[in-house]
Order: sequence, then structure tokens, then C-alpha cells
Amino acid sequence: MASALQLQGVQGNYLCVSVRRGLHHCKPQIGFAAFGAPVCARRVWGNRVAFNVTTCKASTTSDVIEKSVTENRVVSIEGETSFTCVMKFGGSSVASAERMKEVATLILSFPEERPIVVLSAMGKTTNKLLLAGEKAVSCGVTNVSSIEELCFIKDLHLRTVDQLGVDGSVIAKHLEELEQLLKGIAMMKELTKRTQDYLVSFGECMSTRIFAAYLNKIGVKARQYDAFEIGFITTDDFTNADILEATYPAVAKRLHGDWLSDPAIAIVTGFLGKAQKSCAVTTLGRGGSDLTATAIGKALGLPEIQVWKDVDGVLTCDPNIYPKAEPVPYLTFDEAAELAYFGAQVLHPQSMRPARESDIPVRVKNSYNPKAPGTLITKARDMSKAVLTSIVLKRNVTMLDIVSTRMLGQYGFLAKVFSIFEELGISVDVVATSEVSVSLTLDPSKLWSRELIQQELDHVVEELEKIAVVNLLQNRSIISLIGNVQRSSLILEKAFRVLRTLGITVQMISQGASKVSS
Ligand SMILES: Nc1ncnc2c1ncn2[C@@H]1O[C@H](COP(=O)(O)OP(=O)(O)O)[C@@H](O)[C@H]1O
Ligand SMILES: N[C@@H](CC(=O)OP(=O)(O)O)C(=O)O
Repeated sequence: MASALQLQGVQGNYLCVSVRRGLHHCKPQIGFAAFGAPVCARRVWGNRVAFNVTTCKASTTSDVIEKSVTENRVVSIEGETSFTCVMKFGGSSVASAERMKEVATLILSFPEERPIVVLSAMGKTTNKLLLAGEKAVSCGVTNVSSIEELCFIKDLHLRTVDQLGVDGSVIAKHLEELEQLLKGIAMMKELTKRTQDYLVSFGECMSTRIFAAYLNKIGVKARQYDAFEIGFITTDDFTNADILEATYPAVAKRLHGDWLSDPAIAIVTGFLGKAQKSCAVTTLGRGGSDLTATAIGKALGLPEIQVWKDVDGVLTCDPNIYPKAEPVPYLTFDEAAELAYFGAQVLHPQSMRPARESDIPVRVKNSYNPKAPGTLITKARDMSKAVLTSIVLKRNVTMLDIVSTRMLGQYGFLAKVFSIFEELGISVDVVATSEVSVSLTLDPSKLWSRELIQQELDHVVEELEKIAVVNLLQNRSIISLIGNVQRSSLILEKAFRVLRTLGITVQMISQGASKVSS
């Protein structure tokens, strides 16, 4: 089958092309002679290659494009794009004026990059906004102005604006509206999920405005964007919305179009979207700015997605549990997704999806220690030396033992069990089955944000008891071992020896179909 080159765009002196064979992307095996070699390839990632067009014999990039077209190898020309990567900075990276200055310096220390910057809310602003909302429900309208968390948020943002020397008007309207909103909540004595999403959106809307204003102040042209205004279309699942496919072309068109007409570093709010049906502001679940970053990477087909945190990359385990945890230099998308899904706070559970779909490497770096190599997440890695990569602990897990005496030789039992969960809209985490029973765990936070309340649990048990004997076990923990499945016996042998020494009884064990975790 003939292979085809897809021009990704000209980035400065670099020409980016992707290679396809039929419908499938493949590794570039480009004879650079076609472009008037010698050409020094600069980066090869996935199915794409970028090379320095200044070293081509072709005198201009348009010559290169024309030559490619006449040789009938370019399937489509996507046009020029000048963004070279996404850089996401989490709340811990932009917690104060000082931190924002350091992040600006960090961005500028990569002069060859023209980044799209995704920011989270400053420090713990999201938590404080949620608390302020809860307090507003019962504190009475007249007491809203003195809610401790509101005062903290105002103080932090006004102080930051002041210390960075930017105009306070960039956030004045938002602070005023935030207080109005809390008064509205106090009046209604109700905080719906929809209002909650609107409430927390103030965090990202303010951090990005302050940071963009600061970059402009120091002479770096920057443009602020609210994700819900530039095409981040989501489901209407407030507090835990999913990004819809329509997002990718819309976001690419807007960011790319703006760059072409007036180049500026883009500063985008993480975590936020716009509900497809209601058009209200949504959030992507706690930690959702990681997902914003990978979605932008996919939308623009960028060579790299950088996620800057306050740790030296993805670590072997949670450093809050074991302070000697060490950075993991390489991970696959599957490993990172498992790790995040099973509770490692470091990455949003869904954030690997867009990166994996478009095969864009994700680099997890430390904004407090930029020299540390961090973690590189790619489609595949050398597993020959890998044994156990990472351990994740998830607490407060609810477990159900469902026993049917009629299961032996029966068909349809598991289907019935799972249809009950489907009807109730409850996600199941880990499953283990035997001839006569099925054990499963339920995510306490239904993918990160939604609380599985007691009433819902009682309802599940009630429904299941119609077909089986059910035993509900609460406050359990899941230990996930992310490792090389070829060595699973060795990993499990060691793990069980430790568990026995500590007198811990294992109630359930399961090896995921993705074959990277047990
Ligand atoms: N396996 C792990 N690797 C790295 N960090 C972890 C891990 N498990 C838990 N963490 C915690 O995740 C934090 C980083 O995630 P997060 O707070 O979401 O960062 P940010 O706000 O910068 O996006 C770290 O400070 C660390 O305490
Ligand atoms: N501010 C949001 C979104 C986010 O991604 O934050 P962080 O990057 O700090 O985890 C939250 O706290 O959930």
C-alpha cells in the first residue's frame, strides 16, 4: 500500500509531516532526498517527523510544499501552525506571584518553543471556592462577604496582581461577580452541580487573566482564553463532564486562526468546558487541567505535551505515603492511564486518552526543579528491564460480594449484575469472578468527583438482592501494582510475602485486561 505524507505545518524553520500508510499512521521512513537532501531530522515522534527546512536544497518552504504536492505524496495541507507544544502548569506551580514569575521565566527559557500554556487555579483556590459555596448555602446573604474562604481568595488574587504589577482591572469584574454568585447561592439556599461548576470556574478564569497580563507587562505577547469560549464542548455532566469530539476541530481553528492573524502565546483556562445542551460552564473532574492540555495537544497535532507539577515526574508511589518515592523515567500511555485511574493523584484519569489517540508524547516535569528529567509517557517503551513500575493506593473503596447459588452452569448472571449498575449509573472498578460469585469494587468518587452516597449504595444492594446474596464491605483499600506482566509471578510473590508479614488479608485480586496492573 502506498504511503502518504501529511504536512502538519511549518513551525519556524521546521517542516512537520506525518506519514500514513492507507488509513494507518506509521513510523516515518522518509527518504529526505525527495526534498533535496541533506536534511537533518530534528525530531521523530510517532508517525511524525520535523526537519530543518533551512538545510534543504529547496530554497523556501513553499518549494518544499510544492515539491511534495507534485510528487503526489501530500494527502492534505493543514496550513501553517506556529505553536510547538502545550505546557500545563498546575495549581501548585502558580500558587503565588513569585511562582507565576518563575513559571514565566521557565517558559521563556525555551526560546525555540511557542507554547500554548494551560493553567489551573492558583494553589488551593478550587477547594476554597467549593467550601465557600457550601458555607453560602446556610450562612445567610448578609454574611457572605465575610466567608473566610471568599476573603482568602480575594486577598490572594489582589495581592498577586499587586505584586506582579499588573492592572487590578483584569480580575475586578470576576471578584465582584464571584461575591454576587455566592449571595445568589445564599438566597436560594441551594448549590446545584451546575452552579458549583460555574463557581469553581472563577479560579481558572482569574489565574489565566493575571498570568497573561503579567507576560504582556514584561513584553511577551500573550492572549488569554476561557476554554468554554474557544470550543471546549462537553457533555452536560456537571462536575465530571466529558470532552466531545467537536472540541478538537473547533479549538484548533480558533487557536490556529488567532495565531495566524496576530501571533501571541495562548494562555488557556484548564479544567473548564461548555455543556453541549445547556451551554453552561462545565468542569472536567478534579485535576481536569491535565485533560485540557492533552486535548489541545491532540487538537493541534503538537509534537509534545508538557505537564508541569510540583514533583520530579510520576513517582514510584505517592510521596505523601512514602517520601522516598522515586521518579519513573518512562511510562506507556496504558501504564499512566492505569495509574491515574486507580487513584494516583498526579494525573487526571482521562488525560491520557487524547494523547494516546494522537500518539503525542506527554512529559511530566517539575516546575520547582526544571532540570530534573521528569517522566516521558509514550505509546511503547523498552520493558526488558521493567519489573514493578509503580504502586498506587486507593482508600475508602466499597466492595460488593455477590453470590449466586444458581451461577454454576447458568448464563446471563453477570449480564444481569452489570445491567443493574448500568441502570443506576454507577461505575465498577475492579472485578473478580468465580463459579458461584462475583466480587467487585465501586469507585467512591465515581471517577473522581461524584460522591457515592449511602442512599445509592442501599439501592444497589436492594436491586442485587433480587438475584443474589449480597455482602457490602465498606472502607476497603485497593493496592494497584503497575508492572511488567511478564514478571507478574515475581511481583505477586513479593507483594504477598509483604502482605503476609504485615498480617493483611487480601479479599480480592484481579489482573487488568490491559495487562499492566494487578
Ligand atoms: N505516583 C505519584 N507520583 C507523583 N505524584 C503523586 C503520586 N501520587 C500522588 N502524588 C501527588 O500528586 C501531586 C501532584 O498532582 P497535583 O496536585 O494534581 O499537581 P498539580 O496541581 O501541579 O497539577 C504531588 O504533589 C504528589 O503529592
Ligand atoms: N483547579 C482544578 C483543576 C486542576 O487541574 O487543578 P490541578 O492542576 O492543580 O490539579 C482542581 O483543583 O481540580
